[in-house]
Amino acid sequence: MGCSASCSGRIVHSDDDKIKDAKIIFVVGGPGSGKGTQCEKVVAKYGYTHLSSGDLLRAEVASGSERGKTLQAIMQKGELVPLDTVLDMIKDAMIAKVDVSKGFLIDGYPREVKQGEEFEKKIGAPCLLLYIDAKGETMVKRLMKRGETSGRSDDNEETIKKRLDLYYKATEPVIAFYSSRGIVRKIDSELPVDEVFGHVAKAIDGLK
Ligand SMILES: Nc1ccn([C@H]2C[C@H](O)[C@@H](COP(=O)(O)OP(=O)(O)OP(=O)(O)O)O2)c(=O)n1
Ligand SMILES: Nc1nc2c(ncn2[C@@H]2O[C@H](COP(=O)(O)OP(=O)(O)O)[C@@H](O)[C@H]2O)c(=O)[nH]1
Ligand SMILES: [Mg+2]
Repeated sequence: MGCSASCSGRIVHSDDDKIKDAKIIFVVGGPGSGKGTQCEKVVAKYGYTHLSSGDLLRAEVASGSERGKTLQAIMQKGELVPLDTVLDMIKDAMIAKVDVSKGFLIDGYPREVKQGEEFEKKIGAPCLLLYIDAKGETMVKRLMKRGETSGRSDDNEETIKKRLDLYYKATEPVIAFYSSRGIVRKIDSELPVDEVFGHVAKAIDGLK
């Protein structure tokens, strides 16, 4: 849908147009790489809206809905939920915030190249992909620690291993896909949190 003139003669932009024109940053990295930690700091400094696809799914599970029950079973196994489900949730959340948002951090998405392609068809193109990179053993260590307090049913050794395998198989190709467009900034997430953030901030400051 394009713009349409309202009765006052003002141009009215549809929700689709507004989110298409928003600043969109994808935050991609393995489970436990530190995506959520860095996104929180970006929100504090830049006022972007943080949308974690995993958090949106967990909110649906917490609601106790039938759909939530299906999602819970998939996430418990460390698998990916159907593409349309996540995409619709992200789109609704973006529309709800677009009028007050300086930009969007889409955390934990895309998980596979197809998710990225569909996002661009239904929503718009990212201007930056932050690739939060940590070693496999680091991610496992962080998640086992997080599991002591997170209450997340997927923060256990068996599911962590499956999430990591799926990350290497399905998500890493996403990085190659966007690298060819020149929008990927690789961030070394083995450093202390504040140093990692220094590099994240530099990448964001580089945006026009
Ligand atoms: N686009 C997405 C995002 C998430 N999920 C599912 C699979 C994940 O295992 C689960 C939890 O997502 P998170 O992003 O919260 O999980 P991660 O552990 O991979 O990321 P993190 O721990 O880094 O927040 O939700 C999915 O299928 N598709
Ligand atoms: N040492 C260290 N720990 C981190 C860093 N970033 C995140 N963590 C910890 O690693 C765990 C996973 O981080 P989180 O942000 O949830 O990662 P996500 O799974 O990628 O969203 C958390 O317990 C964090 O406290 C970092 O840069 N250094
Ligand atoms: Mg997270």
